[in-house]
Amino acid sequence: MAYIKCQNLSVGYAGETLIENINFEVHEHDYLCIVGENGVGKSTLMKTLLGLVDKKEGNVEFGKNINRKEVGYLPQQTALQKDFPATVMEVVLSGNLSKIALRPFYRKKEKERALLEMKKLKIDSLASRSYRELSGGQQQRVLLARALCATEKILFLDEPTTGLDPQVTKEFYDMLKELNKKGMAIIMVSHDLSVLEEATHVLYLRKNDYVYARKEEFMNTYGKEMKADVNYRNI
Ligand SMILES: Nc1ncnc2c1ncn2[C@@H]1O[C@H](COP(=O)(O)OP(=O)(O)OP(=O)(O)O)[C@@H](O)[C@H]1O
Repeated sequence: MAYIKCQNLSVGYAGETLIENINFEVHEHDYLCIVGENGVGKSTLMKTLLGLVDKKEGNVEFGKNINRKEVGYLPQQTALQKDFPATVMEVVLSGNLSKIALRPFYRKKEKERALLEMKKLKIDSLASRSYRELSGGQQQRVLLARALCATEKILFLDEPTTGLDPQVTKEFYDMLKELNKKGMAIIMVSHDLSVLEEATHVLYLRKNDYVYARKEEFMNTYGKEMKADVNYRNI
């Protein structure tokens, strides 16, 4: 059973439809990369899947095997978020917010989960450090640990390696690969074509058009075209 099934989905904002009639599914173990030129609507699609932006038409269906709250999300970072005045532990713990609803405190098991995710990503020694004093790579690990507190099944990431150097980017992708091997479904918006190495599926958004295919099939048919796209020429 699919974790997420999109049927004839159209996304956009008031007065503007960005993408029309998309159909695709995401299953356990899938690693879906969403690519396409700047402004085509990649982030908007991701936010629509997450219910943060209203869909225009069609359906986004979550399978019975997944709760809408069991979703980890690592959004595109803004300059303001990079300067967030909180400790690493506080940022990671906030990944539990969708579960605790109106309860104004975290339970022991949520604190244990936060520590476990930090240990897995080797950032537990940073727990009491100020988030805004960390390097870009450390901040992304913290945000990944935060997202992992929310889910064991599906992770959404929006351009998670922007601004990171190649080595840190590789380490970040390796962490995602490990999670994906264990079954975590990954949906990632990216401008970095190297990420396609690990992808199982590609959703290539173009103006008034899209392609959704298994990675191998996609690369055989559309790989050259995408590499010729002005946005990807320098990668
Ligand atoms: N809240 C909003 N209200 C209205 N229009 C918006 C809103 N957010 C984004 N847009 C517009 O929707 C279009 C698609 O934006 P989106 O961020 O989804 O594109 P993207 O493909 O993720 O781009 P990039 O690769 O540059 O991150 C853009 O023209 C953008 O200006």
